Amino acid sequence: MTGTNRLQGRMPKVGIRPTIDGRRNGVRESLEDQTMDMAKSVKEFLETNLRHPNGLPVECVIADTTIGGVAESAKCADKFAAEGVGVSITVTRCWCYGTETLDMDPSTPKAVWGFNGTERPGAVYLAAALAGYDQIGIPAFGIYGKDVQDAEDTTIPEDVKEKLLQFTKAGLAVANMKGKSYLSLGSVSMGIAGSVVNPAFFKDYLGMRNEYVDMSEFIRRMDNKIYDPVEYEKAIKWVKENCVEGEDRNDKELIHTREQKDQEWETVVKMTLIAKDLMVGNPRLAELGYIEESCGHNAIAGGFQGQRQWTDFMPNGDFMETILNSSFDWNGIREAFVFATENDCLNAVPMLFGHLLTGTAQIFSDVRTYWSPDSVKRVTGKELSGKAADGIIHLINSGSTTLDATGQQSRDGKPAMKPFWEITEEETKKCLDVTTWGPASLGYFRGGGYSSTFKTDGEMPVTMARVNMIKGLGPVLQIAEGYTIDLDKDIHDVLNMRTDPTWPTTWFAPNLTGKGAFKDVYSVMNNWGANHGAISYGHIGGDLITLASMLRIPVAMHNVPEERIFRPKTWGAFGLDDLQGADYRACNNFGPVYGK
Ligand SMILES: C[C@H](O)[C@@H](O)[C@@H](O)C(=O)CO
Ligand SMILES: [Mn+2]
Repeated sequence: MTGTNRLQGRMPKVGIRPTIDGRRNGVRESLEDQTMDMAKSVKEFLETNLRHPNGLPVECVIADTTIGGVAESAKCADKFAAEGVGVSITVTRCWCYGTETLDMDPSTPKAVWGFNGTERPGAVYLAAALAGYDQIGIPAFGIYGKDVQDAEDTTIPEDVKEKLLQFTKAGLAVANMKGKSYLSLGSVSMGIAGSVVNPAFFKDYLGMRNEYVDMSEFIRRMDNKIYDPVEYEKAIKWVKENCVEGEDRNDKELIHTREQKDQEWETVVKMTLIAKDLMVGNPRLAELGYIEESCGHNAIAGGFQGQRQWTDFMPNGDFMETILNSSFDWNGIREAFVFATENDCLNAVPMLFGHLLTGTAQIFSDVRTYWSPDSVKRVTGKELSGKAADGIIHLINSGSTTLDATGQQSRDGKPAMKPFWEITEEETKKCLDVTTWGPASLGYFRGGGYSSTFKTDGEMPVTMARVNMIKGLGPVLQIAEGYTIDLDKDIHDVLNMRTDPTWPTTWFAPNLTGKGAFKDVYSVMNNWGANHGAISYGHIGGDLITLASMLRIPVAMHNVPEERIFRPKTWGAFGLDDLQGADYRACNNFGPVYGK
């Protein structure tokens, strides 16, 4: 399955710059082919291994010539600008003239791969180039293979491949979010600080803009029928066939009539269509005479306030949020949207990071309860075991949990959440089959609505992340890698019944390191900086750290093993014995990429 770009703007490319020793009449000529071949092998490697989250292939462009000096550097910069290069990788297998061959564009993430050989000193150039970047304040990533390669060897060693991928994935995430919008549908939900949008953060750190639309726009579009009626009919039919209504747990005297409930289904489906149109536009609206509305807000991420002004009289946003965050709907399998409950934009941002890094759908949850082994024993009489033995964290929220989180997709025979192009129709069917749609608790949601009711199955490797804004410091990122937990049904049922059992539930056990915030599960919960977490499939903490360093967002807590930490070389100049302190100092020194 191939993808499409539903947002404005072309996809950023990766620019590859083969640099060379500029001395003609012997030295340069002897190196031309090998150096260009190195660039070609990087292009081939990245193009075969990476896709944009919208499914389109990642394209690499190589400078027209090898770069031996300033004139060729400038020509390459022109080519990259014309081609829309968003990430730059300089490769070399020999000595070249440091500052004369640097890529000077401060806004694109950059790396230098210096060949580890001894006939020609690629590593000497690597060190010289990085020292040059240090002096002008452009952080760059250094890639240097562990083992010596022979002069004629054109292969990319495994350790270099890993670094190329980690750097390029994060670099493309930076480039892909640049110029896009975060769309707030509504404003601040129930005083949640994360839904207070800080436009300076979005602009300075992410290069993004903020768009705001009042929730009354949903009413206008519903009343005036500003949505595609053909898609609506298709959607409501699909919902009737695929979304099974769950048990109504409300008090008898409160329960909505069948007529009201049917009306709520119609409303939540319309809300989904409208939110999608608001985010990315819809050419069908122009055909219907709504040209302005057809444009959308170019939103790569969005959020819905919901509580309380909307939910006090209208169906809640849960159905809309879940469907948007899933990798499929009535139109089939497609890229998941990034859409936050309670308009918590500081949770939408780590969801966006996870989505851009992996191409997968993201989970949005309240980080609700730490269940110690003793508490579980007390209320259920049972012992937690396996990965849950040290305690678990209950992730649960009405709303934004993607249906992909049911754990019904698989990779190598194990439960997984995959990029949409790997998902089969059969897997989407399974995700829907294990989900019911419970009528909302009317005490909280007076206007009704439906929450996706499921329990995340399977022990899936996942990473929970969160951005917090600290006055005087700025944004910080928290990361916890761990596993989803398949709790025994008898334990799950007891714990889940203590909350709202109509909400999607994920049991999470973070990986412990025995130190700091990862001393035990309690400390992870106790150190989490806000009420929400964004959960991505896979252990992607290393990629998140690389991305955060590109954006100059310090990482306040993480449990990522040191060998997966890859930051610009210059971070080491801020202290090699205390990596976390160095990260704060470096981020503060360089400041946000798009200016303060
Ligand atoms: C229904 C409640 O208002 C919940 O939505 C609330 O606990 C939250 O999710 C807060 O983040
Ligand atoms: Mn919440």
